[in-house]
Amino acid sequence: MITTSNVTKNYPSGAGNVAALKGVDLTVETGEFVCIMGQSGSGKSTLLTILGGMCHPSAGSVEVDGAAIYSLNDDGLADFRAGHFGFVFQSFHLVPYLTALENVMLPLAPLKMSALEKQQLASDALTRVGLADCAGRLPSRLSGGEQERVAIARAVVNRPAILFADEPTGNLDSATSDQVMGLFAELHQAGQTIVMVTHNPDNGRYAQRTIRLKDGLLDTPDS
Ligand SMILES: Nc1ncnc2c1ncn2[C@@H]1O[C@H](COP(=O)(O)OP(=O)(O)OP(=O)(O)O)[C@@H](O)[C@H]1O
Repeated sequence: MITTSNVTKNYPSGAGNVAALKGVDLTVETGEFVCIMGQSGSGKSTLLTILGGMCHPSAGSVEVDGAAIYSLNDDGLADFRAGHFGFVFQSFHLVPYLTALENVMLPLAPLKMSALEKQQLASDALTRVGLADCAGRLPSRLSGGEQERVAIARAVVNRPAILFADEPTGNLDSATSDQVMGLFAELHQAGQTIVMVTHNPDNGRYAQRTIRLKDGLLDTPDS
C-alpha cells in the first residue's frame, strides 16, 4: 500500500543542512498497524509527514496504492490526501465552539452530500469510538481522552485508506492512553491500516510491527 524508496530529507539550517532522513526504504501493507519508534530527533515525525503527503522529500519517492504522490501537483496531492488519509495529532485541534458531532463533520464539508448524510457519517464515526452519547457536547465538556477519541472519529469519518497518528497519547495519562490505544487496536482489527509515531514503548505492543529509526535511518532495515 505504501512503498518508499531511498527517501531523504534535508532541512536548511543556519549552520548548513540538517539531514533528518538519510535514505529510508519502507513498505507498509494494507491492513497493517505499524509503529515508528526512535529517540527524539531520529526523524519519526519527518517520516510520518512525508508518508502522509504533507512534506516533499529532498530525494526518493513515496508510492501509495501505486501512485507516486509527490509527482502530483499541489492540488492533486491535496485531493489525494483528502481522499486517502486521516490524521491524528498529539494536540487534538478540536474547534472549541463546535460540538463533538460538528467537529467530526468538518472533513466532510467539501464533499457533495446532504447535511443529513454528513450527520449520519459523523454519528457513525462517534459510535465507532464509543462516544455516541457525547455528540452534542462542546470539547470543553469532554475529558482529554474523550477529546482524543473525537479527534480519531474526525480522522476516520470518511473511511481513509490509511490513518496516520503522531504521538496520539502524548497528552494523556497512562490509563487514558491505554483506552485510546485499545481503540486504535479495534480500528486495526476492523481492517484499518495505521501508521503511528510514538515515544512510548507501551504503545508499541498494540501494533503489529514496530520499526525503529536511528539518526535518520531504519535501525533494522525493513524486510
Ligand atoms: N522544520 C525544520 N527545520 C529544521 N530542522 C528540522 C525541522 N524539522 C525537524 N528538524 C530536524 O530534523 C531532525 C528530525 O526531526 P523530527 O522532528 O523528524 O524527529 P523526531 O524523531 O520526530 O523527534 P521528536 O521525537 O523529538 O518529535 C531533528 O534534528 C530536527 O531538529
